Amino acid sequence: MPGPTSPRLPARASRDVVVVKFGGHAMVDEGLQRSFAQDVVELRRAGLRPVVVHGGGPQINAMLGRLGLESRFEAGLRVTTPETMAVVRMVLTGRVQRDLVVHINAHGPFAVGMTGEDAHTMTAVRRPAWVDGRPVDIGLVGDVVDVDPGMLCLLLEQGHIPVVSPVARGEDGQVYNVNADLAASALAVALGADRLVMLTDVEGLYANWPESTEVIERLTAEELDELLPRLASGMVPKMEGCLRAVRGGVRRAHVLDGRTPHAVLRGVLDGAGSGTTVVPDGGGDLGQDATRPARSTRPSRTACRR
Ligand SMILES: Nc1ncnc2c1ncn2[C@@H]1O[C@H](COP(=O)(O)OP(=O)(O)O)[C@@H](O)[C@H]1O
Ligand SMILES: CC(=O)N[C@@H](CCC(=O)OP(=O)(O)O)C(=O)O
Repeated sequence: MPGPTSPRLPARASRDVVVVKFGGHAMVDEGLQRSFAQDVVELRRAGLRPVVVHGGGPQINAMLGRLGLESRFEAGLRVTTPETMAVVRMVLTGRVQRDLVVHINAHGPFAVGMTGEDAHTMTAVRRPAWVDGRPVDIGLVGDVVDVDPGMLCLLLEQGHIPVVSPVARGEDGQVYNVNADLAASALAVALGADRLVMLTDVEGLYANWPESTEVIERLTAEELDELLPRLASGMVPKMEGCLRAVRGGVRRAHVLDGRTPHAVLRGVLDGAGSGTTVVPDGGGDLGQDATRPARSTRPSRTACRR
């Protein structure tokens, strides 16, 4: 089911890397942004290496509205004209990313903002989309086909926290708008991350949304693959990202309620996060949880050196 994404697989897994996607809906509240920043710094203190990928859908919608431009989505993805792309890039990298960097750096000189364009970190091709079995043109929406994790590794090796905007270069010279969930997933696979954590504005994946809000707590990749065609709106790229991640070697993908303060810490360090967890077929390696607080020394088995 996953599309053409085939980021280079890491030679070895970075079992201390955690990719955290902070959704635009979860970050509308200033207090939540602050508690998110605190959590990310706490993960670093605990010996983990967080990489933040941020969204910004509502913030882009607001700016498009102010400029009198249309916001339209097909299959959960923004229809992106060249005019829209200029606004997407400006809002994501010029505002949302900057705000997060400031919040994280209130705790120390940790965060470095970048986009997928920098150092060819993410290369994308135009993503085809279908609605009701028919192809639709969604414009400059990209699907990540290659990740060069070199710059992320350099930053992680220096103890930094990369904050990545989901904008990618195309080999055709275009700049592509990548859904942030799919960008986070591609980076998690390329880095050989232990976990992918998606923070959103619901408690997790609801079994029968919008009729009920009963959360599906755990899904195998196979179960999710089967469910995916029946999902709607924002959950389509989110759950597709989770599926690609666990199929690409990430041990766990979590969808957590980002409206709850300190959702990241509770989910990753305490293991008390509720939400939805996607595991590889067969349940994955349950024996070792590498995202428990760090031992002082670790065997060198990472894609990025320590
Ligand atoms: N099965 C489902 N379970 C939960 N939420 C769903 C489901 N299907 C669609 N949604 C919608 O998906 C939204 C989350 O996706 P999205 O708006 O893209 O958030 P984010 O900005 O965090 O990426 C929810 O607010 C909800 O309206
Ligand atoms: C192609 C596409 O849809 N890109 C998204 C990128 C931002 C994003 O994904 O933000 P959230 O995580 O807040 O939804 C957009 O333009 O809204």
